[in-house]
Amino acid sequence: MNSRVALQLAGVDRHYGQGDRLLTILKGADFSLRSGEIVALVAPSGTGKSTLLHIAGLLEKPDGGDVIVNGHSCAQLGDEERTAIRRNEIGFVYQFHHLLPEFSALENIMMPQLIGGLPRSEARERAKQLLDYMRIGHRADHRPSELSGGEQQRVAIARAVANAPIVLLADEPTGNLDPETAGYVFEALQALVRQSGLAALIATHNLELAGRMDRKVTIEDGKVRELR
Ligand SMILES: Nc1ncnc2c1ncn2[C@@H]1O[C@H](COP(=O)(O)OP(=O)(O)OP(=O)(O)O)[C@@H](O)[C@H]1O
Repeated sequence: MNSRVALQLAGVDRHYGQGDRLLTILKGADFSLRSGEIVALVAPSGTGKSTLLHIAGLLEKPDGGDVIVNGHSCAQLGDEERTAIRRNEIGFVYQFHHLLPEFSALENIMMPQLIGGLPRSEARERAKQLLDYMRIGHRADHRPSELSGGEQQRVAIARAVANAPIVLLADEPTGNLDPETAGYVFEALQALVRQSGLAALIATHNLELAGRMDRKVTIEDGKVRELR
């Protein structure tokens, strides 16, 4: 594969607590994610999937090592620069949609684009396209509470890619959905990744979905390991 590396973790350390309560989660963890690939992160509960995603998404700082996003080394950057890279290059999807309840589906997707400085008309147009692409164009004016779980997650995915990031990180995006709904939400996500050339890392407990991704990795002894 000769696509470019969109995201790299280099020698990442992360621990919580100290003394006899020291918990080492990541220790010299290396990982690369290339544009156009979807990678499953599969590991038992409590091994550090969310920690790894938060570090990769610049939501949390590692104790050591570097996160390189689209060629930008982030180890020495301040909070403002990290926030700018996160906004421009990274999309994040959570297990629970985290949509803003008082805004419509369309407005939720417009929001990151408006924050990024895009004119309202352009943000609206792209939000509409994304909703259509996710096959929920007819729900544009509905608020999150008026949508089903699968529809809410499709809006959350559309919002995550609204700013055309190069990396999509998802923490159990189908974790609270029934298997059939999980399947079609995953298909929508997969189609979006294929169409846009995004790089996606998706934590999941769903082994059937993990098996449909390009490769699988796990966390073992604080390191990221390839699963066969
Ligand atoms: N802020 C924190 N302070 C102390 N310990 C923490 C903190 N955040 C996470 N941990 C611990 O680090 C470990 C890894 O947590 P993390 O949430 O990354 O695991 P996970 O693999 O995503 O788990 P799950 O599949 O259950 O969501 C857990 O044992 C957790 O208790």
